Amino acid sequence: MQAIRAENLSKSFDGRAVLDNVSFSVEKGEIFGYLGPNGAGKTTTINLFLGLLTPDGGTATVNGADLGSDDEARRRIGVLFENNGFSERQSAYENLRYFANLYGIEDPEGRIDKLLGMIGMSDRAYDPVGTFSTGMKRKLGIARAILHKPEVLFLDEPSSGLDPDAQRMVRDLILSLSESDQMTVFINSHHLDEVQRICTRVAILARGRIRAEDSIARLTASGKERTVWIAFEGGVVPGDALASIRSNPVVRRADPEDGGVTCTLTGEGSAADLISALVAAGYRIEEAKKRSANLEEIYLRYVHSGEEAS
Ligand SMILES: Nc1ncnc2c1ncn2[C@@H]1O[C@H](COP(=O)(O)OP(=O)(O)OP(=O)(O)O)[C@@H](O)[C@H]1O
Repeated sequence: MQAIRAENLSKSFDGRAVLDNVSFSVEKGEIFGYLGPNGAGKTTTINLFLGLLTPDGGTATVNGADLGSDDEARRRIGVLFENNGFSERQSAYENLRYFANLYGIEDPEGRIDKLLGMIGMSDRAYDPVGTFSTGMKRKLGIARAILHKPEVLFLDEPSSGLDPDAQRMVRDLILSLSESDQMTVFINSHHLDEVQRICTRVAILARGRIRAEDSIARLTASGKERTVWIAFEGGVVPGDALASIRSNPVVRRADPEDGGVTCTLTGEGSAADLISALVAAGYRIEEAKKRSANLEEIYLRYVHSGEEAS
């Protein structure tokens, strides 16, 4: 069953098209990553789903409903924006209590205690939010977003500004929500590493259009033809080999990795072309293996080349 669906969604600001016939869908229970460069229109898309903006064309529905006009459907979703809207003077508990009252939650004390325990903040329950770190506020923001047990959760940049420990905690929290409550999670993010770890599927938005929409496994496998790892004799990369690889026209990017060099190819030449050129230049190659691309390589390819996939 589809939990989230955009169909031919278009939106312009001041005559400038931000979204141009954007279509994608998210199945119930999926953790979906919505990727794109700064200003691509990711937050605009969330605002259209939430009914905070009106589309110029097309539809944006959640559980089949238009949240702009369906209050009941709106109660079944949760949202985390970068700015959480907490009162800094009030405690974590008081803030959550305020939102629990707003939602008319049964047994608010029990629910708040449970959530504070889940985010590891029971011991700070009565401290003012103004004394919390960015990571603590973010976790509290997620607690607020799931207070009323929503079916669908929208997270706008859940990890921005967080240190690696806090990022991990947020990631684990999202995974546990998806596993235990079958929550559908829609994540806007620039953290491709994080997206690769937790999302089942992604869409890549660039220049107003969806450039790719697929499972991460399929997208990265599709990059296999274009990524090759090359190791040199003795397991050491000769001093000038990296520069030589990078200057080869079939190579878009080359980085040292695992004692060799991982090369992403442009698509206008093959791994065999690159290896032949290196051998001709006198380098002694011990091993060469095709590799699945990582999400960052795939992302950069679609964002920069405008290639389509679905
Ligand atoms: N209310 C608005 N009025 C005018 N322009 C807007 C409005 N909201 C967004 N925009 C413009 O639409 C474009 C997309 O903005 P949006 O915030 O959706 O991008 P984003 O993909 O979320 O970017 P980022 O990754 O930087 O957060 C930007 O050029 C932005 O300036």
